[in-house]
Amino acid sequence: MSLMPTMIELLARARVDLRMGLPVVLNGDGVAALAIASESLSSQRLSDLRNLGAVSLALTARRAETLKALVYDDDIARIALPDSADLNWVQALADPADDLNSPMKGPFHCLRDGDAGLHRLAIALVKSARLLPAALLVSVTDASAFAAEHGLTLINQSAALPLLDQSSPLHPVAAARLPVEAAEAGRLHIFRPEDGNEEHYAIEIGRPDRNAPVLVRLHSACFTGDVLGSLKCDCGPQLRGALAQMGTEGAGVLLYLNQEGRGIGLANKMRAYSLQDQGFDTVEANHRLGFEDDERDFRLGSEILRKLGFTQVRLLTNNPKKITMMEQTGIKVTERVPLQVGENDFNRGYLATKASKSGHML
Ligand SMILES: Nc1nc2c(ncn2[C@@H]2O[C@H](COP(=O)(O)OP(=O)(O)OP(=O)(O)O)[C@@H](O)[C@H]2O)c(=O)[nH]1
Ligand SMILES: [Zn+2]
Repeated sequence: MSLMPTMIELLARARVDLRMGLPVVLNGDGVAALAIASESLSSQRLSDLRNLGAVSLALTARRAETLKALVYDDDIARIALPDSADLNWVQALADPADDLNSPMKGPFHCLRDGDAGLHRLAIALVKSARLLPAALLVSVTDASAFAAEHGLTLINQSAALPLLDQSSPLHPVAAARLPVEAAEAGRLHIFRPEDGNEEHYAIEIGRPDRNAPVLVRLHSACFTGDVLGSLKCDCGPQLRGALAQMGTEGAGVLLYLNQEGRGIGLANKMRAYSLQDQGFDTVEANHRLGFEDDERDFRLGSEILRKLGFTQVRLLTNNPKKITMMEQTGIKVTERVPLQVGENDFNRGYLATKASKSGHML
């Protein structure tokens, strides 16, 4: 018997550590580093890090593009922390909120020697913790000894990378009857991933035939649209429209994936909205924050469908990527059912950007 945590458990712990402003120890192939999220960094921890050696800042190439910092490692930029850099300097590089007021942040000393693997791992970790994609790193010699001495979480690069890249198995936790406005015959199922991340839901309307294509909506959480009735997007009307159609047909499944803000989390989505207030569109705002346009993992949707016994769907969507992903993960899309509802004066530009930049069908 071993009570040692598995790498999945250590990754869950690392996400909490990073959100709390604690460093984690990364162990690579012949290299090791201490990594801490820029967003939750304190002045004290910054000076502790400096005492250990030369500190570098890991950013995504997307963020580096806005900052005009040189990228030598495809998707990752590494910037040496100047002696004069304080907490504000780090946060201004990580967070674009003030970019327009102080556009000239460089010149930067961008690192090109050595391997960027641990920087890439640090970015993947802070992204999975739903923080801004920026982290500080400082080399350490013996990762295991350092982690043990300081009581820090130790993450092994080769074991962690495949786990961060794949979607975690989901397991049904509970289900119960839930009559809703759209249909009295509703049933809500809760699914919990093994990796300790957020749970996802399936609302089953009626008792759909498992041997025929089922009407499905793959919905991503949108607190602002779903709950508050925000006019900036079309999520609320899409959610209610999909349920109404399922109610009318007497059968369907709505998957509610907790991937708020196209997978960047609500805090980062509000940062994106703040950039949109400055004039950037929905895609540009994500890029300036250092994210890709869409950070969601739609594989979760296929897995839930399979767990519920479905293999064929009529998919309510305007997003071709959802169709491709379903097909790639073994769910047959027999029909695309358009879902165009809720256009208004506030979201017209957002919908046009999704059509022109993200390939949405009109
Ligand atoms: N980052 C970011 N996320 C947004 C913004 N507006 C809405 N969202 C999120 O975008 C997602 C919209 O989800 P969906 O309606 O499932 O996705 P879709 O890709 O538009 O596809 P279909 O509606 O199926 O055509 C939700 O997670 C929202 O929170 C935005 O401006 N920035
Ligand atoms: Zn929305």
